[in-house]
Amino acid sequence: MRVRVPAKVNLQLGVGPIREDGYHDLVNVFHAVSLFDELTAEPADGLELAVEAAPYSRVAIGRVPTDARNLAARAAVMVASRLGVEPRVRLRIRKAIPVAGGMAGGSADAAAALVACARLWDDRERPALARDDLMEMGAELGSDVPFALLGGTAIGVGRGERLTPALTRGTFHWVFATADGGLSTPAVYAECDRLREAAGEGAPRPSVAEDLMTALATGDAKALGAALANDLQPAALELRPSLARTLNAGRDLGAIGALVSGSGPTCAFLAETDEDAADLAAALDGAGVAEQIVRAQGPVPGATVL
Ligand SMILES: C[C@@](CO)(OP(=O)(O)O)[C@H](O)COP(=O)(O)OP(=O)(O)OC[C@H]1O[C@@H](n2ccc(N)nc2=O)[C@H](O)[C@@H]1O
Ligand SMILES: Nc1ncnc2c1ncn2[C@@H]1O[C@H](COP(=O)(O)OP(=O)(O)O)[C@@H](O)[C@H]1O
Repeated sequence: MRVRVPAKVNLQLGVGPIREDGYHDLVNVFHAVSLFDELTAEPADGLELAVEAAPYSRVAIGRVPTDARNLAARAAVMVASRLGVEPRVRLRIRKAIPVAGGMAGGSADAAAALVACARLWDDRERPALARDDLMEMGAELGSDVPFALLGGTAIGVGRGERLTPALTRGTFHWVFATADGGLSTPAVYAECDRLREAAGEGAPRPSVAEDLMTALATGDAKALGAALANDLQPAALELRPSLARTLNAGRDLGAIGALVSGSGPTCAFLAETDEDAADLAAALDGAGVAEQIVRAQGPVPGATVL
């Protein structure tokens, strides 16, 4: 069983008040892009897990846990327990999505493992697990996991796990600048709260940006670039000040939109055409402001069996 699963960039990340359970209420517009992890699952004597870097990628696989903490392993255990079988599976993850980069690589691997293990262990004639069951298990594993199953472009509310697909037209061309070392998602949310408190600002109730939705529906890349917004960006910049230089370099070199992806530290740049993206990627590479420059297009489908 081989499953391919995409990274995401957040086109709008509106962070609302902190809830009693410690999570923030969000308006999270997810967009899946063509930077993929691949997971294979095959029968084994017990639960085994191996992680390797995809060819040409510089992902820091040393920072990915290979024990029961790995989100893909947790997903496999969850599927097994739901089906009442033993989690006897060898999972191999080939990573291209940056680790702790704000592109939801761990969530992607969890989504891939849910799909692969359900296929491996479920009764082909009368499957016990429907798509909705996988979405529900995904939400339990992490706020971003349901989107990695769905893919495309979607609006997430609640913790980001309650999804509605968004209407889009055409293809958008992205350039991503990865950074050495990740940023911890809880630390970035905490810094966002701290900055708001220090400024004496309450948390706003986020709402979906209409200009963003129109840009997506009409396939207007320039308008999309202007509408990109991330409430976690000031916090990510506070924790990693060098990202300001990366963002400015991308803007100066012609990006029509620039923002930190989710909790960062990956920076995302939008270009108008594929050719513009190639030029921007080459120029950013030369500027030496990133660990690696990666091009990708969106939207693409979520976790897919190959
Ligand atoms: C910020 C975002 C944007 O899509 O992704 P990344 O940039 O990390 O990939 C997400 O909200 C991350 O989602 P995910 O990484 O699945 O988070 P979870 O495992 O559910 O939660 C990890 C921690 O993030 C914080 N968290 C997460 C989601 C949310 N709505 N409010 C929060 O405050 C909490 O501190 C929580 O304990
Ligand atoms: N399969 C996995 N791939 C990457 N990281 C994982 C995985 N499983 C658990 N983790 C842990 O989750 C943390 C966040 O990883 P990741 O999902 O890549 O980042 P982000 O939340 O910024 O998108 C990592 O630092 C790592 O400790």
